[in-house]
Amino acid sequence: MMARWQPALFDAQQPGGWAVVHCRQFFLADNNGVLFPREWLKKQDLPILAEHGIGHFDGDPIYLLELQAPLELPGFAWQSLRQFMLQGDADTFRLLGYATQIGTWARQHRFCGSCGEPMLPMPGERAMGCQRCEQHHYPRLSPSMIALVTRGDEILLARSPRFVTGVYSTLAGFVEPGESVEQCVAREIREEVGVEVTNLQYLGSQGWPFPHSLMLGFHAEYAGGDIVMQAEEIEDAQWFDVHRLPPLPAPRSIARYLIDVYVARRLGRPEPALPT
Ligand SMILES: NC(=O)C1=CN([C@@H]2O[C@H](COP(=O)(O)OP(=O)(O)OC[C@H]3O[C@@H](n4cnc5c(N)ncnc54)[C@H](O)[C@@H]3O)[C@@H](O)[C@H]2O)C=CC1
Ligand SMILES: [Mg+2]
Ligand SMILES: [Zn+2]
Repeated sequence: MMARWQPALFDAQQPGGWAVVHCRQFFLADNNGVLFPREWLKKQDLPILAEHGIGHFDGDPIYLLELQAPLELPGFAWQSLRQFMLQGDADTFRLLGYATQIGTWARQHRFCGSCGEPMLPMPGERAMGCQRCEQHHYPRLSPSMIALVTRGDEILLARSPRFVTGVYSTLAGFVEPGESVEQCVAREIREEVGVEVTNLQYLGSQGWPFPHSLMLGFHAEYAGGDIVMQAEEIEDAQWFDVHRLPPLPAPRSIARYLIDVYVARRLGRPEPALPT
């Protein structure tokens, strides 16, 4: 079955179509959802910073209006992307995940970082270009590793102070310049919980629009060391028995997938599908 949401590049000079309105990971919404007739929106005197053609939903062209500030409009509310991740349908979340990344990039690339000149969208590709120094700036992606560390029937989960109360998750962190993803896995796990790992197995990836991560998911086996938590980043870390797990991350996250795959393997149950 063809996905309802298909990213595409088209010129924002064309009239018509539908639009989502974004500001700092929030979307304008009413009882019918987040898509509004674009020409109607453009009559509402919104503080528009940037406008991009971003793709098709059920075949209709979709544009993104990036706002300077989340203007209050009677009868409308601002809903967070996180809310759509937790409760929305998969196609809408994919559309909004893409829109938020393009919107954030568009907001942060209005001027050239080298010379300060205003930049313009490049024809034919998703890039902002500087006329003076001919630099092209593409949407930013941050490769990040995420790994489930296991020891027989036990799995190592941790809490960041940013998590919802009670929830424990797998360890994650951003790849640094010059390192491989495998080196990043070993370094992040060592930094966050003081543990050494071995036998890395790559399980899959996930684009994660909070704000622009590309998650690379691994299973890793425990090789040594006692848990020593990193101050500030890790509030608690424990070995949990697969039969007695704490509250876990959202079903749509690759963190949850990594846990569910291992638990399924240990308990001889069918493995879940990678969330897309
Ligand atoms: N989809 C999923 O299942 C999960 C996704 N994640 C994502 O993984 C990413 C990394 O996880 P964290 O534990 O927060 O990272 P982390 O362990 O590297 O620490 C976060 C710190 O890294 C620094 N930082 C922020 N952005 C950065 C960047 N682009 N490059 C390098 N350093 C940066 C900041 O100081 C920040 O406080 C986050 O985007 C998070 O949303 C995390 C857990 C689950
Ligand atoms: Mg981390
Ligand atoms: Zn420039």
